Amino acid sequence: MIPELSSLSVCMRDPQRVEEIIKAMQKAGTSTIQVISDFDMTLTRFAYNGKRCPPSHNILNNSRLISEECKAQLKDLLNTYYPIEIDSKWTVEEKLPLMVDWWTKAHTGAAAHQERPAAGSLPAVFSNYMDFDETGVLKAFKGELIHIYNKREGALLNTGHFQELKSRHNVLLVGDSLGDLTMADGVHSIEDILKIGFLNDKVEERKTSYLNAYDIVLVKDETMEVPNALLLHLTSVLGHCPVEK
Ligand SMILES: Nc1ccn([C@@H]2O[C@H](COP(=O)(O)O)[C@@H](O)[C@H]2O)c(=O)n1
Repeated sequence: MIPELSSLSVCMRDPQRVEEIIKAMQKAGTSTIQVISDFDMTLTRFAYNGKRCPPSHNILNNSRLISEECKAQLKDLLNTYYPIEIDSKWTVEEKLPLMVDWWTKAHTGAAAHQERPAAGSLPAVFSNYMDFDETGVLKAFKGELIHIYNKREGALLNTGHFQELKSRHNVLLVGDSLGDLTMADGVHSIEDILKIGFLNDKVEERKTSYLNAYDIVLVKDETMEVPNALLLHLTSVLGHCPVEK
C-alpha cells in the first residue's frame, strides 16, 4: 500500500481505477514514465500557515525592482480576475478571453514599470518568457502567451521536447486547475496517465468537477507528499504494492 494515499486530504472518484493505473505504470517500468507538472500552486504552495502564497506573477509584488504603481496594478488585476478564474459558474469559453486580458495586462504593466535591472527570469520549462535589454531591464514578454487555458497549445508547440521522451508513454500529470489537464496533449501515444490535482480554493463548489477530471484530488494539501510517494512507488524496483483507501 502507499500510505500517503490514505491521508485525509486525498479524494478519489474511483480508487480501484487508480490502483489499476498505478499497477500498470509500475509494471511498465521507470524508463516509461514522465512527469508533467504545472508550477504555480502545484509545485509551489497555495498557502502556508493559513496565509496565501504569491503566484509567480505576484512575486514581483515583493520586489524592489518594480514600481509601487505597478505593484498596485498587479494586485488589482489579481483581485479582479482571480475570483473569475475559480468561479465554477463561468464556462471555460467565458473565462478564456478574460484570462488572456489578465495575463496580457500583467505582462505589459510589468515591462512598462520595471525601475531597475533584474538578474533573471521566472523558473519554468514551458513558460512565458521575458525579454531583457542589454542593461537587464525587462522590455517585454516574448513568444506565445501561456495562460491557464491554453496549456494544450503550449504542449503542442513543444512537440520536439515530447519527441525526445517518446519512449516514456506513461504520464504522471500534476496540476491545480482544470486547464492543466491538457498539459500532456503533446505526448506521443500515451499508454497510461495518472492525473493528480491540487484543489486549493472554493473546495465544496469545485470538488465534483475536480473528482470527475482528476484521478486523485488533493484537498487543501500544501505538500508534495502524495506525488513524491507515488513517484517513488512507480520507480521502485521492489515489486508491486497494492493501493488501499
Ligand atoms: N497576471 C497574473 C496571471 C496569473 N496569475 C495567477 O497565476 C496562476 C498561474 O497558474 P498556472 O496554472 O498557469 O501555473 C493562475 O492560477 C493565476 O491565479 C496571477 O496571479 N497574475
